Amino acid sequence: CPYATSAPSEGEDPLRLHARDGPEWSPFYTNNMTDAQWEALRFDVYNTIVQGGHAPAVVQLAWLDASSAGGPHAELRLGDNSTTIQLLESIKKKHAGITHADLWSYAAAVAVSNSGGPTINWRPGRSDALIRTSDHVSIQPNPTADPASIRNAFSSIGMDDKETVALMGAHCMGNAHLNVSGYVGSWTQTPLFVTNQYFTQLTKNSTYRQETITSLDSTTRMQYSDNSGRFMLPSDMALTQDPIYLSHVQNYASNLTAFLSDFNLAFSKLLEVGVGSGLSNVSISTSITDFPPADQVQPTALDPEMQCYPSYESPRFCMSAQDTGSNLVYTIHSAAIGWTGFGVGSTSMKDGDVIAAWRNSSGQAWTTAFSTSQHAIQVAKNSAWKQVVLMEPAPAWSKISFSAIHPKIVASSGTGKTGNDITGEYMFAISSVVPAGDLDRLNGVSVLYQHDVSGVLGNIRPKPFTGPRRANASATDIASSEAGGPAPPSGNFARLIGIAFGSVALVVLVLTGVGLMYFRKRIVKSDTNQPMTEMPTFLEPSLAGLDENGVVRERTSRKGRRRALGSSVSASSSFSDLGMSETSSVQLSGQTPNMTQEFLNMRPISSSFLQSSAASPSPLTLANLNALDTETRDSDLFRALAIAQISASDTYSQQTQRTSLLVKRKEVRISEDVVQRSNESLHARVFALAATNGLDAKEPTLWGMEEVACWVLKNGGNSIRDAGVDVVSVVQVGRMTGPILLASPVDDLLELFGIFAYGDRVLFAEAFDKLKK
Ligand code: HEM
Repeated sequence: CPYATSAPSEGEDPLRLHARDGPEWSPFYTNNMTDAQWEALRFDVYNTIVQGGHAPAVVQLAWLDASSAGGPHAELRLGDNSTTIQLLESIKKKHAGITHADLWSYAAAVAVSNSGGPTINWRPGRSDALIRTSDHVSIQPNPTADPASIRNAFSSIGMDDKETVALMGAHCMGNAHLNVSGYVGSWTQTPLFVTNQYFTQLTKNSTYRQETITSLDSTTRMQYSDNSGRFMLPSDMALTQDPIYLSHVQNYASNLTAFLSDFNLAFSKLLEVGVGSGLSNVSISTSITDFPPADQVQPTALDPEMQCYPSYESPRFCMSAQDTGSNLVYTIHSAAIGWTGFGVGSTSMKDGDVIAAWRNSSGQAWTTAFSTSQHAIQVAKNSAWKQVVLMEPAPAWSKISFSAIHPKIVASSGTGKTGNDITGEYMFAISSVVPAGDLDRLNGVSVLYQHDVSGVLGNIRPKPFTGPRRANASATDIASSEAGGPAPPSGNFARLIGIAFGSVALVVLVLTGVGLMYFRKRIVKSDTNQPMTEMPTFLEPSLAGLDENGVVRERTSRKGRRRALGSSVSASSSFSDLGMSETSSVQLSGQTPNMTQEFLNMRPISSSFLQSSAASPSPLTLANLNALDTETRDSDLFRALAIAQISASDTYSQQTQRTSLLVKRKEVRISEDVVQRSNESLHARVFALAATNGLDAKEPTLWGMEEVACWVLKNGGNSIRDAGVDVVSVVQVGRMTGPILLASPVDDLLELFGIFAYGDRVLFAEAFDKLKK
């Protein structure tokens, strides 16, 4: 390798040198990735795989890959297109520097490490199989295997009895599916977590009975099931039929720490079967412990009305409440890892409705309404809390994140604050320890007491929910929120290309970012019980904060602007305002079959939506929208729309780079024709202005941002508008490239582009820094 800076070590593949030392990307081995790149990858895996509930599937895939002859080389991707593989491929697209084989293995390690499991020792260096051969078959024994066959199989990949039992403990995660293996059920009650429940269940093997399962192809299988719906394969039960296996099972059942530690050793060994000698010596972190500190957390990016409690910085806790008329909707984010609970009521938490809710690191939430004599009583049984799995993935810093709906009720008796009276104090408690036990109702109560932090939140009044919320914000509301509002961000932009220009551009940046946030939240916060009265608009919010002359409406403070922007967004938010007919929207499947499908595969989606967007292109009309059930309408539909929009308007590479980000946050981009039309008129205006100002008659539509900036400076205006260019033109013509970008504070850009996931922020900041240099 011409790039090699040192000789290959003995037996080392020279191709690896290219990945290590070459200036260009190498497809053969995982490249020398920077810490920031690893961090970004880790967060992407976390967000997509762990938060998406795919950890078990990824762990199983890594097992099947590593236990096939030749070791982990991701050969299953050749010819197999499971959802899990597709998800990993979508991550791979964003992180070209890693091989498929390393990614699969790393994703499994990250999944385990961030689902309550041990931190897995992991290092890169696996190469990708280029062809799939028939001997690439896992040594996984038959599910009916006896102890001897299991021993035989595992020893063929170098695993001793202890390692075998530890590895089998992976069945604490996941499910068997009728349509996959013909078995059905989950081994434990928390299938998204690494626990030792698999072993505690095995020690209760006498409580299991044999059950015959008829699979989809009408063949039958025997499995073991217990009374609470947990199951075991015959090969799992075999671990209790061999004295050596059984001793390890018993040890792990009573000693979680021993299991976690042995699982790390066995699993990291598994991930290196057959490839160990060629691996890098650099060990890469798999655990997400480096959540950004509280001061980097931008709660306003989640919801401007969310109140955060900095005195509880670690873990931080933010909450907002909305009154929809018939329901109270609470949304909570916290950086806690384990669980969080909150209650509503008086300071002593008496006679209040209480919800304990817990969002695990795998994207699932449990909520538990309960009653205790001491802390919270009188659960309104007939008007139960409804848990809402958060529609948008939680922001990266937020390990726990959920919305919960409480139907409004009239307080029947007692002293508590219930029903419509819930405007008082909110108790919360957080534990950074993931509860080990079952998370059913009763046990949920018991863990509530084991908390790290607890306290009383101030008086959070549920804000009225009025559809596009801020449209109706009263003047007093705005004034009071401004009083304590955060200071506008500072920037060095002004220093670089002129104070006046800078300040206006900053306004644009902030407004655009805020607009995006608003826009996103508006969709996210749609009242799930109300019929939708308008189509989602694809209006770029930066345009909407301006009046017909391109003047920013209110600028008293950042928050004030945000609200002003909100009003104008809603004022111009219908399709007809944009000159588009209601039916001229998106042809979902026609344009983006793969991406839409990939997306749809990622989340359960209602059959009505699937039908409405089935194979043939069907325009999404207002009528279609309203025909959808609320859950779909408010979640996946929008993301699907976003995908379709992105696909329609972006180039392929933009698409792949941006899809995950945009889709995650359901940002719906302005549709192509709107951009086109506004560009045309703006360009014409700029061109005319250029001509009257004696500027070189280069077609302004071809101007880079630099030229716009030079022109503004040359014309000596005190602000862009003085120079005759409105801010819309600047944004539209320049699309925020060139010097404006470089001169802008990175935080503003992150906000502008709506980059909130921590990993993405780090990666962006690094790239930006490089670009500047
Ligand atoms: C005797 C050895 C093993 C047998 C017979 C076996 C068999 C199975 C079967 C039949 C399923 C259900 C598949 C489905 O219907 O979707 C399954 C799932 C799973 N297996 Fe194993 N397995 C074995 C060992 C392992 C090992 C060593 C690991 C990891 C280290 C593992 C990880 C998993 C996981 C995580 C799932 C759940 C997948 C999901 O939820 O989609 N298995 N296994």
